[in-house]
Amino acid sequence: MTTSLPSIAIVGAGSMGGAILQGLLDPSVTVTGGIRVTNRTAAKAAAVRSEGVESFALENTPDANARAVKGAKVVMLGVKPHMIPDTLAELAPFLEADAIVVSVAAGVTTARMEAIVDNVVLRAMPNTPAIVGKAVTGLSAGSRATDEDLAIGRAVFETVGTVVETPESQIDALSTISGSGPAYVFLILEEFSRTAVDMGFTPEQALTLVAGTFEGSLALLAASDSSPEELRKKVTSPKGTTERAVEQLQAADLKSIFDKATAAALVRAKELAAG
Ligand SMILES: NC(=O)C1=CN([C@@H]2O[C@H](COP(=O)(O)OP(=O)(O)OC[C@H]3O[C@@H](n4cnc5c(N)ncnc54)[C@H](O)[C@@H]3O)[C@@H](O)[C@H]2O)C=CC1
Ligand SMILES: O=C(O)[C@@H]1CCC=N1
Repeated sequence: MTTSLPSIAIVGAGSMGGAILQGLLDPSVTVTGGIRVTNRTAAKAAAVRSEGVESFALENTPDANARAVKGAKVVMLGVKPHMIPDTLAELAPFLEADAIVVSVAAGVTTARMEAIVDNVVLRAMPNTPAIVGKAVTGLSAGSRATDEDLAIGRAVFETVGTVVETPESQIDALSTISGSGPAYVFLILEEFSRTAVDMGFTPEQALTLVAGTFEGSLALLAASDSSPEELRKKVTSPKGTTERAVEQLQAADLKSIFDKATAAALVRAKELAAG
């Protein structure tokens, strides 16, 4: 499948903006009018510079952001949440009237951004598997966005994976699941590997056992018609060894741990929204 996108600027091409940039550079994607990205330092600008990407650093080019957004139809904001209002205010005089502003910042609402610029605003919440084209991205429309605007936003994030459109009232919740989710997964991999090391495996063997088991289990889920619960039961032989382990895990009430973790992330999103 090929994707055609209009000119794009990424203001703040760090971990997340840089990951989306990788998607835009896929051979299946054509960006008409070019890609321009900005960063604070020359080192970061150099790290994301490649054929087809104009990469500016604020430390060398103080008007980098203004130059990047000129002529851009999509302006992605990849700076930290607390920087969104000031960055957007700085960009406002230079944005094309028909530019779609897409923020990936946690917490910051479209209403807050619409108060600063007259443009269409979208909010997106991708996750770091974007780097390997396997992101899950939540996408919400601001009050001015048309279906066509949303479709452009969707096409941008589909270059790095799957897009789930959601009302903005749900995007902070989505962030606590899939935005932050890779961190939960990696934490589980870390702790589970430590257990394997304590049982006598080398760290390399432990990671092979643990990561391989996650990868294989997810592939099995994707290939089967069964639910995670059904697949779990197929491993759990009655009166077998797994049954004993699962009893321990269930006693730890994993659901309540995930409830608490996501609730804490949601509180933080509201704090970020308040500025
Ligand atoms: N890291 C993640 O897993 C996710 C992050 N996000 C959001 O992405 C945003 C960025 O987070 P990261 O990529 O992790 O941070 P980061 O620190 O890697 O990237 C931020 C980039 O902004 C650049 N920058 C700073 N000030 C600037 C300015 N005035 N103009 C232009 N560029 C400037 C920096 O050079 C840096 O490369 C945040 O708002 C965060 O909420 C969203 C989803 C997931
Ligand atoms: O931790 C954060 O604030 C960002 C949003 C979701 C993942 N990283």
